[in-house]
Amino acid sequence: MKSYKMTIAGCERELPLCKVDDNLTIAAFIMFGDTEVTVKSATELLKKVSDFDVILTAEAKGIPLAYEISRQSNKPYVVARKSVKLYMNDIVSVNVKSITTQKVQKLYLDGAKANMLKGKNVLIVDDVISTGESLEALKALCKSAGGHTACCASVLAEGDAAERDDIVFLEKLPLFT
Ligand SMILES: O=P(O)(O)OC[C@H]1O[C@H](OP(=O)(O)OP(=O)(O)O)[C@H](O)[C@@H]1O
Ligand SMILES: Nc1ncnc2[nH]cnc12
Repeated sequence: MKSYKMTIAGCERELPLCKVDDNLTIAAFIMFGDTEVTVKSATELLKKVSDFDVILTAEAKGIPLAYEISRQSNKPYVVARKSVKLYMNDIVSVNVKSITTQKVQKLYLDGAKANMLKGKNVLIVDDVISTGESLEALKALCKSAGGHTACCASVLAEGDAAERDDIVFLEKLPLFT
């Protein structure tokens, strides 16, 4: 399998190339199981982000990063879910479609979790920002919950996202056409 070699938070990694459609291939960045990259990325991102009270991410691949940023900063984190669980009440929701997702999905926050964002400065984190759709959904969710987006951060900024100046990230990741 072809791959793309890069350094992430000081760690050399080979990202497998993965076809999205006939015109687009991505280098898949899967941080699950990579504790070294997760811990070092959290440390590096914390040096770059502005002040915040609480961390917000989306299920699934953003979760280890949010956990580790929470552990290192001693601030709480909230996970927006992609399905409703029976233990969730007073749900806040928004639509989302990412570069890797075939159909439109939803993000859901339980009312108690939404309350953790209310009136707070929120750091939104994800492993990758590409089209920015997932980030927009998280921002909308944060707003619906009464939070203020203080800063948006990701380990990698893919494609056009690498030119954005409203996000904090560690490395650029190209798209392959
Ligand atoms: O900027 P975008 O185009 O929205 O792409 C970025 C999003 O895509 C990935 O999640 P994915 O939708 O693959 O879901 P997963 O984390 O559940 O695997 C990634 O973790 C980001 O959340
Ligand atoms: N390169 C990538 N790897 C994994 N998930 C992604 N979501 C968007 N771009 C991605």
